[in-house]
Amino acid sequence: MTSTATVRLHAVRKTYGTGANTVTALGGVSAEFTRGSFTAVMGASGSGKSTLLQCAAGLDAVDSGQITIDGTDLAGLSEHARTLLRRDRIGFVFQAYNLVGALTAAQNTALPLRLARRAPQAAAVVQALAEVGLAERAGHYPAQLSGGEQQRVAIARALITRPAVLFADEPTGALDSTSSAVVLAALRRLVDAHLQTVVMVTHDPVAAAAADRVLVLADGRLVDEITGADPARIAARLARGAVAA
Ligand SMILES: Nc1ncnc2c1ncn2[C@@H]1O[C@H](COP(=O)(O)OP(=O)(O)OP(=O)(O)O)[C@@H](O)[C@H]1O
Repeated sequence: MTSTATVRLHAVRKTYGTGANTVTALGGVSAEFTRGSFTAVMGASGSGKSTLLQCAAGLDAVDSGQITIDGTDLAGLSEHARTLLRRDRIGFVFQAYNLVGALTAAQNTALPLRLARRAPQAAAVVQALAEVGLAERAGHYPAQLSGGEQQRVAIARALITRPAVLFADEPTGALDSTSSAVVLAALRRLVDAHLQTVVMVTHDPVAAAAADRVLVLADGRLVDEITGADPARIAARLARGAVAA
């Protein structure tokens, strides 16, 4: 395998618990995520999707195998260096937007820079909000924004450090189909216009169809890879996998 990928996993194993209670969440997963690619990760509940994201983001230690972000091997880093890499090179969005209610969209977006003790440039904050189509909402508070708008602020907040990769764990899970479509379009645009690398866990074949390819996990292993797919085909392939598993 070459190491030109933004994110590379090689033979990653992750177990939880000990003895008879051991659960193999990832049973030897290898995958590459190249710059400017949009990958959806799907699979049944408990198949290891969130674990894959947490490990790839360095939030959870692996038992064995290798993870590199932008060519840097996570295992070779001190705890402090890993924290800095997570802060500066990795963006994360979750199903819950986790915005601070007392702060405006702009202030929420700037938060990671403030936490890193870097002075947020107003232009950079507006730029991040503009990339998700919310420049004119910079002064609004979360309570004044729809769910889809709040999630797009969360994406802008994840982008403010210009991360190498944006991990999204069910970013549309709490949204109706209209808001989901807007959030997915924003992610798609980040990939197409800014070559952002995006890895998104989702249960929704419609959301997965916004990606360039779909990786399917079953029992902690990659069992399928679908490209250029429409939602119906993704759903059919998933159903077939579930029957086969
Ligand atoms: N902290 C933990 N301690 C013990 N077992 C865990 C822990 N986190 C995850 N697991 C187990 O690891 C396996 C994979 O979990 P994971 O959350 O990655 O699955 P998932 O595909 O994201 O599921 P879902 O779609 O339900 O969110 C599951 O069997 C789960 O019970």
